[in-house]
Amino acid sequence: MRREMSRQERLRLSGVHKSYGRTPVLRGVSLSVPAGSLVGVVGENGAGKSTLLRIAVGQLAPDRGRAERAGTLGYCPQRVRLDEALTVGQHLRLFQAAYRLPDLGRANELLETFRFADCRQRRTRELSGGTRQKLNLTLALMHTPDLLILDEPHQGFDWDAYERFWAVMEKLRNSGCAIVVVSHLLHDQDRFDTLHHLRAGSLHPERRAA
Ligand SMILES: Nc1ncnc2c1ncn2[C@@H]1O[C@H](COP(=O)(O)OP(=O)(O)OP(=O)(O)O)[C@@H](O)[C@H]1O
Repeated sequence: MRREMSRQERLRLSGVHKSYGRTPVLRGVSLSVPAGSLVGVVGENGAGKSTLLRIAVGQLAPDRGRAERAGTLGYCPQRVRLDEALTVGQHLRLFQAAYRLPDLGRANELLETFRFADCRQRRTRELSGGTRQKLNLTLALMHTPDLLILDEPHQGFDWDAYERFWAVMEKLRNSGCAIVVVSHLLHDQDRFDTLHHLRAGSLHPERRAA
């Protein structure tokens, strides 16, 4: 019998399978992410990390198994999907409407934190790779979601932006947000409460919180 999600859980993956054509990528992945936790997923190129996250956010359907979520969702995909013709400010207003936010208070705070408030009037096609990624991240965070799913969220960041990113993550986790981060960086691994390695289509716990 299927167990209901507990009140603490924000994400639960149960026995998730996914193949592309005849090639199996995920072979029974299960993961539970409670509120107030910071979970890392690592794995080699092509291991299926992005596939797993796309199933977790509901963008892709699993062949078998379930993905359940609770609360509001923020998702930062691996490839930045911005409208090249719009400015940073226009993106913020578009997402403000989509999220039905009364104001841009939190978004403005994030622009200051990631030090790109001076780019507000610039069109996205003129932005550097790191700044585009800061906008991508801001769009995922500006509604203060209950569950945050991030696919290599700090690609292109300089060291200062990288440190600021982790400070924001810690603050969010401490305020009850459930966070899943896919990362390639070895030195990220101590930042997580729990770390999972995606290998041969399933998740292997590497470390548990003390
Ligand atoms: N839409 C698709 N159609 C067919 N095959 C796909 C599709 N998307 C991904 N794949 C394949 O599935 C496998 C897993 O891809 P995925 O992008 O999930 O891996 P990843 O672990 O995120 O890789 P990376 O670390 O390089 O970002 C790869 O072999 C990839 O080529």
